[in-house]
Amino acid sequence: MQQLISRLLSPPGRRFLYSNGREREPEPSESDHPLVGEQISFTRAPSITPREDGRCLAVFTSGGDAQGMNSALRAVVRMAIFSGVRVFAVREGYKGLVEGGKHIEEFRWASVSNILHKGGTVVGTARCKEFREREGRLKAAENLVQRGINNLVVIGGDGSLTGANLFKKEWEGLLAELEEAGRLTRSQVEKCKYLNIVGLVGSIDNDMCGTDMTIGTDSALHRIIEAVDCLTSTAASHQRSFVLEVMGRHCGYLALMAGIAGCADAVFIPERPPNPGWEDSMCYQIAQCRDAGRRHSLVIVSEGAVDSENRPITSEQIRDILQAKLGHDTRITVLGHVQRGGKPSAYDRIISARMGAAAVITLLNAEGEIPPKMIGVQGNVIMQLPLMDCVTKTRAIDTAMKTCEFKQALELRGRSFKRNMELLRRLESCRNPECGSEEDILSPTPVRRFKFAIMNVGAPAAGMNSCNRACIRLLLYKGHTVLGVGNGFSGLLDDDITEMSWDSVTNWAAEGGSNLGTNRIKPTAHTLPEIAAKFGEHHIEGLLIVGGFEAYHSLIILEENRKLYTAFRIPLLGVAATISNNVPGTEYSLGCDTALNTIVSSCDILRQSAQGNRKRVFVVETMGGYCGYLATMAALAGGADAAYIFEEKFTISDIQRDADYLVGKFKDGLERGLLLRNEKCNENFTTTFITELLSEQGKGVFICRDSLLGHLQQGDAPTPYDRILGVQYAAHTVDFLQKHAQENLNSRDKVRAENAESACMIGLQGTKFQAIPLQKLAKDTDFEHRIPTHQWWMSLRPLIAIFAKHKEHDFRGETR
Ligand SMILES: Nc1ncnc2c1ncn2[C@@H]1O[C@H](COP(=O)(O)OP(=O)(O)OP(=O)(O)O)[C@@H](O)[C@H]1O
Ligand SMILES: O=P(O)(O)OC[C@H]1O[C@](O)(CO)[C@@H](O)[C@@H]1O
Ligand SMILES: [Mg+2]
Repeated sequence: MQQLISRLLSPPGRRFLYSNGREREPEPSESDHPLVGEQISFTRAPSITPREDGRCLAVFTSGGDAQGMNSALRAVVRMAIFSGVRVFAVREGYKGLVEGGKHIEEFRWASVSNILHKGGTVVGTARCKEFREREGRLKAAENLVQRGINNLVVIGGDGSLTGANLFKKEWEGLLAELEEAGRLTRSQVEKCKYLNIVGLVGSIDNDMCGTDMTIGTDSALHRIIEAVDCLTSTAASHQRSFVLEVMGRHCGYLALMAGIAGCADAVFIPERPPNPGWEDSMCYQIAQCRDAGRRHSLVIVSEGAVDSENRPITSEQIRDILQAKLGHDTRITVLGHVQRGGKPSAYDRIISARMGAAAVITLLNAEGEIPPKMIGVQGNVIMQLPLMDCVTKTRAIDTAMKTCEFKQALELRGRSFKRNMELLRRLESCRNPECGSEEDILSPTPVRRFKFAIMNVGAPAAGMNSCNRACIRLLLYKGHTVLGVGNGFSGLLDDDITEMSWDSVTNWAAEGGSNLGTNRIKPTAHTLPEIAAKFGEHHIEGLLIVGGFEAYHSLIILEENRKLYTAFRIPLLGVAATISNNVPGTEYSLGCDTALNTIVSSCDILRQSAQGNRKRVFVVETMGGYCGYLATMAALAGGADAAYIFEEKFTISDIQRDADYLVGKFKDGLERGLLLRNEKCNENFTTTFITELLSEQGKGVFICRDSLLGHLQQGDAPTPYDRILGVQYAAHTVDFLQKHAQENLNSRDKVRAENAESACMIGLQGTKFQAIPLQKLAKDTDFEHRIPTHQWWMSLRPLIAIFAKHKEHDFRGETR
């Protein structure tokens, strides 16, 4: 046990670990929030001693509910039990703490079974007046100490975390008072003489400083974008305008991101009050889009939106303006609590699980009393931060907004918020060039105009269209010509080439797959001369390929042949778009979030089918080629018992052991099992083989069935994340293509790019988008298996086993 925990938990300290345990220097903080934090990693690192000192902890949810709270609760409970710590769940938030009794219940492993996929919080939440009073907190302290609890995990918003902080501050005084009144004994007080607290931010608003995302935000965005898609079709049918009001309290994050993902014509958020006269500019912008052929208009307004004098901007006001000034038939949709409902998205389940585990790690690592901590996520990294610094900074934003210091408020929201706002502004200002004046089009970047080509290569992936669309429009806006190449390299050779116009990509963002057309064909020695000739014939001065591993590999081939063909001496750029997430240079490729959500929804359906005492184990085969990303993440988000992947060796005895363990679990009352198997994890241990083996081993105990999700995994409409990522990639792509075309103009005004920096993939690493030279990426690529040699998500794998209650010997973890 000790060895295993050591492997999983790293101690506090500014340690930055790669997933293989290699230590690296902390990078100069690109963190959005300059709050000093410590990384919590689940990698091999020297660490804590498992606690067998009678330490108990309690966990509860408080404030407004948020999707993903159940996943956090499950993670806290299971990580605690796994680590030998008793864990209590408090029902109804602070109300339960104050009332005690049956509200505080010791939880077992099974207490959090079958909750991962549920919205809201199964232990209830409340806003509790009594806890705001000292008397209430006195009762709460009494209830905790009587049960020997002095470690708290609070899952809630800023209010809940502030309350927890105050509780901690008062703890000593409260205990002294309780002892004096004879309500607690000396030894009880002695055992719980300090209170350690860790907060997880559960709120759809994403309004807390210190973390890039709060639990529930991604799911709320799913609800909003589902609504946008629904409104779009009815609005376009009637040529109507819609005002969509979204939640977020005083934070504009939901409206901002929904605006980018949902291609809104205008967005109003609290942090960016529009300039006086905004009514006319909004109408102008909307009218231009209508003139360009758009059949509907969409304005997204945050519930907290204000004008420059801090007066609310309401949905009704916007509707009336659109009706009066433009004569539009305009309707309002207020989404309200729908946004807080429904199933948690895959991202919310995973992030909550990681945060929940990190909260327990933080409490177990504590030697004595520690200052209150908050667990946040920055980029892909789980961080432990000083709780009150985060709360104080968050409160400072409210103050700044109250006093109309909007610039300051925006500054405090952090870099990524600001970057997304700049992106929105860029999209908003990018009007249809056919409508805008010449000056409008060219003023932002006075570069020579170029002719760029864009194509998709590889299998279709959600988000490709969003990226293609944004890229085409941003390039057109800058005055460039864009050639859309249909069906990849074969289309190029067949002259399937169209000059793209503004309205040729209308409504693309909401569509999955590739509207340009895509296939896996790469350039070969045979086709290279023809490809070069086509580049020359069409005067292509820069190429963007949006696609999977084949896209990456094709670009490498083109770059390698720059020596032979001048036509390839142009900026060559790739954007990773594949459900497999196996392209080097980026942590997330377009499409993998949509695929993951599709797989996880399928797992939820299978779970339901196994319900009702049907005693089923499902073996679900996922795509991904040799890359185990989808299987691993789906196992985490779907609550699977194991995930077989290529990157982590496994043998027949591992499968055998999983079978035995499942038999044991079913005998203990489990009703269903779930195993994920990546399609190429092992050529002999096929899905059928594993299913049959389990069927044999489980005879009389459970029935085993396989489920091959196949191409369903390519998903339907892209998730908000894939749409947004597509636009973010596009913005960086446009900058790259322009820059490298311009920089590599020779004296005869010809683009002649020959340096390694002009042939790149754009990748997302942490919170940063970077163009990484293909030559550099090639060194870290396993070309045989078409995967990067380092994959960040591998370090999350032990969590699957922990949450699935494997015994210690069941942990594999030997990587290839
Ligand atoms: N200053 C405080 N002192 C003591 N308790 C507090 C304080 N602020 C909040 N709480 C407790 O936390 C509960 C939840 O707080 P609040 O209603 O502000 O929601 P929240 O946690 O900020 O979540 P959200 O804003 O996302 O709904 C309150 O009802 C109260 O019991
Ligand atoms: O659920 P209630 O109490 O109506 O609160 C609604 C508020 O809670 C949130 O949903 C979460 O903080 C806000 O977006 C919204 O303003
Ligand atoms: Mg709050």
